[in-house]
Order: sequence, then structure tokens, then C-alpha cells
Amino acid sequence: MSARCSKSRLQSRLLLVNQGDAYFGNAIECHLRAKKGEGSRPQRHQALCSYHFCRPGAFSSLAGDVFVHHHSSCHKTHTAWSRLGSVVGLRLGPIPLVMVTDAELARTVLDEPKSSAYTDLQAIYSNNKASLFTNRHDSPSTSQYYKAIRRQIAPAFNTSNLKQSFGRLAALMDSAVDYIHHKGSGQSVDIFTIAGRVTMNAISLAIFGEDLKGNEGNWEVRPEYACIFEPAMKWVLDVAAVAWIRNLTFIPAVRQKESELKQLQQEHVKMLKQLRACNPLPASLGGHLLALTDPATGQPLTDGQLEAEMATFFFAGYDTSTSAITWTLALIAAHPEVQQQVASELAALGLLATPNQPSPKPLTWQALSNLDYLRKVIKESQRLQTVAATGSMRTLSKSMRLGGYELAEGTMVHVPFYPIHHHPDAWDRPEDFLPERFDDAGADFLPLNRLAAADRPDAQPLPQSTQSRTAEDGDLHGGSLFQESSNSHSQKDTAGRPSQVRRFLPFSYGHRSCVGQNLANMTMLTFIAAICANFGLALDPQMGGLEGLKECGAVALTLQPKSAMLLQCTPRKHAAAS
Ligand code: HEM
Repeated sequence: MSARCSKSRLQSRLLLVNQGDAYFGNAIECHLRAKKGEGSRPQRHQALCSYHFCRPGAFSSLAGDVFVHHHSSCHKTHTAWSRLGSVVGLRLGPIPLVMVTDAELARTVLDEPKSSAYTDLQAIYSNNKASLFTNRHDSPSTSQYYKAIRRQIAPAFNTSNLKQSFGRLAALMDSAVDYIHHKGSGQSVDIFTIAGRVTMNAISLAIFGEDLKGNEGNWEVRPEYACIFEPAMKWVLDVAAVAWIRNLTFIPAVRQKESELKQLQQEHVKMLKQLRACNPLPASLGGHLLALTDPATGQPLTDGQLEAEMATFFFAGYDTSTSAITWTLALIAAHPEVQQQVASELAALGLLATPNQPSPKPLTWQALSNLDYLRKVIKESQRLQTVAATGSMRTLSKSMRLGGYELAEGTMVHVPFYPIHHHPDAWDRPEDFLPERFDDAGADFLPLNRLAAADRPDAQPLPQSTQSRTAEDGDLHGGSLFQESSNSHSQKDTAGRPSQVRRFLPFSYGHRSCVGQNLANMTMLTFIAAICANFGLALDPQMGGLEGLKECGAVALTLQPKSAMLLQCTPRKHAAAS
């Protein structure tokens, strides 16, 4: 124990030097200091907690907080740490990392122009090929490339462009509904798998104008692409955590993983061929992809470049939308009073199936924008079960003072969204599922009386100037299907920052926020409305009720159910479903 401690002390001192006058100890160093009674009570508590999470300690000496940071329950650990302070210092191997879990400080960090968390993942996938995901702050050429691609691709997600594929999307949802009907009343279905197929087909529709993998047959069989995608992505995540494992090619399992990754790349090459062959409409995502030009040459992207961009959309869109749909439907099933309100809203629009009206009106684009309550339900699900739980990463382009700490230029700062969505300083009753909290048009933002909390010595109270918001970066994000766009800010304060602080960040914030959020919102709303219009939902007893639901999430890039999400679906046209 003592040898281990002295080693970790040395490492912590090195971090101390790296970080200028701020102190960032690793878990073991914190543990020692806490045991000696150093620091304030909350700091000691934090230290002991973090030590506990990092066991077994022998390995923690070398790896620092890697295990806890990459653990499938890391969202809960991050949340526990966030209660102890808004800035936490961690060490991933030799790399110091600062975690920020306060909405106001998060704004300062996310406004930083540099680098994003997913950079590494895409770089691993594509052997450092440039893409929308591989913007490197230290390379002007990739940064230039990134900006040009983002500008060119964003209009594909404008609502007016997405609207063109709505009819086919709605037909897709009808097929999924038919499948559940045919399965028979009272049977449980795995909504996680069905949502996966729906999402995959929705992205395919946006890119190719057709559902690539078909929508017939058994919707509870994982799409072929997902079976290739999932093991490959798991390997990418493992390599992101411990880069050198990729070199252990003498181990058969490593060779197997590398070949799975190659298979995924080949799949994307095949898709690219298909895209060229199907001659997509210019307004579609596929049309926009084929029209992309490289700012360095002014020429259309090469096949290699295009393949990396296309892969980005499946990477970014598949896992995320699948989990968000699954959590929302499960939470609706677990809250009968919410389900009742969703049903009433659908009934008022003539969209609800009943024994007297077994074939209700089809969902139209117009009706979609009238589903106010359902939109709030989706938002509240995204807050409670934040899919992008681990949030985003930035590398500081200049030194800055954050929460009382002086952070040097180049420091990596991690902003996990799950703790921000669960922080009692930001939300009333953060652990409860309360869609009506979004009744207030300003609910995406911190109430003014919660700004500049006492534990932020450098925080300046912001002017309480305005409640109005105007869309910013409109050409980069397009209009939003949700009234409060994730990218709309209030007017600026004297430092040029928006004077309201966003506390609701399912799609991140600022210039690197989710470019596909309108497609995600359209897919979620359409599918969830179709399911709720046709079925009364209940959690299968195997899920263990609401408590079981809260426990069944695991982070594997996104926060998703550990396995199947079983829901009992009672057809509304046959029986009185809730
Ligand atoms: C509910 C579903 C979704 C969620 C919760 C989600 C969340 C996010 C978040 C949090 C980021 C920012 C990452 C960062 O700051 O580092 C992001 C980026 C991105 N998302 Fe999404 N996303 C979803 C669906 C989609 C879809 C359907 C697509 C497209 C098909 C998409 C494409 C992208 C792309 C390309 C980026 C990178 C943008 C950039 O770096 O400029 N996402 N997403």
C-alpha cells in the first residue's frame, strides 16, 4: 500500500506542476489527504468516494481514474462527484482531465472553439481520415475541413428538407405498428430492438431515400447493419480507453476485433456504392453528401472522404436515437398518468385508435407540430435518461479561471450531461419524471435565481436583461421541430456571452451541437406517437417496475438499456387500454 501511495503522490505532484496553481489530485492522493483530515468536509467526502470507485487500487496507481471514467455506471459516479463540487480533477493514465458538472461553467467550456470528445473515436474508426468528427484543434487543415463540411451538410437537416421524407417515415412507423399488432394482444415486445430498426431505417431514408435494410419481417431481429456496427463500435471504445491494446495483434481476440472493424468499413463502402447508384434527391442527406466539396481542393469529396462522413451519420444517429426512443416509451409505460395525457392529446387530434375508431386519422406533418405534450414527455425523458450521458469534451484554447481554479491552455475539460440534468441546483425534484416542468417556455434555461451559486468564486451575476431568445447559427442548424432549439440563446451579456444559461443539453450546445437533432426529433415524435396512438403500454413484470427501469441503464458510448426493454402492448382498437 505504501509503495503504491508514494507513486501516486509523485504522479499527483506532476499533475500539480501541469496545472499551474490549481490542485488536481487523483483518487488515491485524495484518499490520503482525506484520511489525514486535509481539506474541507465535502472535499474529504469526495476524495473517499472517488477512491472507493477506483478500486482495485493497485491498478489505479498507474491508470488513475480510467476505470471509473469508462465504467458502464460512470453517469452515476459523475453525478455523485458533481454533488461535491462543480469542478473535479481526474487523471486518465498520465493525462489530467478536468470534469465540469455545473451548467454555468459548462457554458464557458462548451463555447470553447476547440476539439470534441468524439474526435478520437472517429479517428480510430477511420485510421485518422478527416471527417465531420475529426476536427483537431491543433491542425488548421482539419479544422478548416470540418467547418466547411458542417456548413454544407447542415441544410440537409432543415425541417423543410426533412419534411420531404416524412410520408415515407410515417409509412415505416405503420409497418412497425402492424408488426406489434400481429404479434398478438398482451404479448411483450422488445421495444429496444424495434426502435433500433426504426432508427436505422429512418437514417437510411434520410440518406438514400429508401429504407436500406427493408422493414418487412420480424422487427425484433436486430438489423444486419447493427450486428456489424455494435461489436465494431465496442472495439473502437476499448481502443479509445486503452490505445495500445490495438497493437496486441498476437492475441486472436484482438485480430478478431480488428477484422470486425474492417467489416464495418467495408459495409460503409458498399453503402456508398448504393448511394451513387440510387441518385438521391438534392434535398436529401444523401444528395447533400454527394455534393460535398473539399475546401482545400474545391473538388467533390473522394470516396474515402465520403465513406467517413457517411459512417459519421450512422455512428452519431443510430445508438442515440434508438436509446432515446426506448427510454421515452419505457417511461411512458411506467407512468400511467403521463400515458393518459399523451392519449388525450392524440385523441383530441383524432389520432387515437379506439374500439369505436379502430383506424384513426393518419399522422400528418401538421399534426406533428401540435403534439405539444408529447414533445415535453420526450424532453423530460431526454433529461432523466440522458442518452449522451458522458457529454462532450473540449481542449482549452487559452488559460481560464473556472470555478476558482486556474486551468492552463491545452487542458482537457469534460462536460458530462447526465449530472447537469440531475443537479439539484439546476432542477427541482431532479430524479422525478415530470414532463410539465417544460410547460414554461424558458425551462431549457437556468432560472435566473439559480445563477452564480456560492461555490463558484469567480462567477459574475449575469444581467437579468431578457427572457426572449433568437435563433443563432441558423444556417448551421436549421429551424427546430421543438420550439426551443438547442441552439437558441438569449441576448448577449457585456462579455458577449448569452445572458441565459442552458441547463437542458440533450444535443449539446454551441457550435458543435448535434447537427442531426431535427432528424432525431422527427423520428422520435413520429414513432412514439404511432405507438401511443395504437397501444396501451405497460412495463413487462420482468423489467422490475420503475425502480428496475432506473437501474437498467448502462453507458456504452450512450446511456442505453443493458438488454431488452420489454413492453406489453395492448391494442387500443380492441380493448380499453389506458
Ligand atoms: C436522440 C438522438 C440524438 C442525440 C441525443 C444526439 C446527441 C448529440 C450530441 C450530444 C452531440 C455533440 C457531441 C459533442 O458536443 O461532442 C452530437 C453531435 C452530432 N450528432 Fe447527434 N444526437 C442524436 C441524433 C443524431 C442523428 C439522427 C444524427 C444524424 C443522422 C446525428 C448526427 C450528429 C453529428 C454529425 C454530430 C457531430 C456534429 C459536429 O461535431 O459538428 N445525431 N449529437
